[in-house]
Amino acid sequence: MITMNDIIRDGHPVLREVAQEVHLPACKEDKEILISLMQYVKNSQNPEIAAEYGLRGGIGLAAPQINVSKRMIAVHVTDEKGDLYSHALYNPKIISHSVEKSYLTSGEGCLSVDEAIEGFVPRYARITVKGYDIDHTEIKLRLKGLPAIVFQHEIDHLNGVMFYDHINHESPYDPIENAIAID
Ligand SMILES: Cc1nc(NNC(=O)[C@H](CC2CCCC2)CN(O)CO)c(F)c(N2CCN3CCOC[C@@H]3C2)n1
Ligand code: NI
Repeated sequence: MITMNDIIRDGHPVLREVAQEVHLPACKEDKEILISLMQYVKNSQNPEIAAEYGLRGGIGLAAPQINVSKRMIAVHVTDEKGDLYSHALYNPKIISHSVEKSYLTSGEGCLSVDEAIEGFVPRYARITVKGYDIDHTEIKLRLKGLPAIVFQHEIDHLNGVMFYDHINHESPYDPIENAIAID
């Protein structure tokens, strides 16, 4: 199982690489990596397991964060309506997005960044993501709210982008013009 020891931290060059497409059908090794990403996210949301293994809570995880520079992510998050979005995807891609932006009023963190970095992270308010699930079935997701934020954070990792790259450091808490604030 993945623990915090497997998660590389800011400054590791792999976090700044553009990850490679996964050739489908995926080999056994890539399939196991995709499964392990989802397992970490779910384990980290289980208080007993998280406490026992010292896991930082997560609602998403990207393969580069475990030093695998391949385009794989796992997301396991419940939105404000209580709908669960649980997807482990090969080669996820944002194929369209709103002009309108949104941001988490609490800012963002990252399992690969040990310190808190303050500030609003502007994201697209609505996105359409295309990717391939564990069975190589093409998945198309129309997302908004927290799920949309998480997928953008994870797909950024596949392109070597960290959440704090988006923060306006001159005025980190300036509400983002015409954006939707998500609590
Ligand atoms: C907002 C939040 N961020 C948590 N951590 N950070 C992460 O997930 C990073 C990715 C997220 C940071 C902002 C957007 C994406 C990991 N990232 O680095 C991967 O690239 C949480 F853990 C968390 N929740 C709320 C829901 N809760 C349900 C019960 O279990 C605990 C869980 C805690 N909400
Ligand atoms: Ni992250």
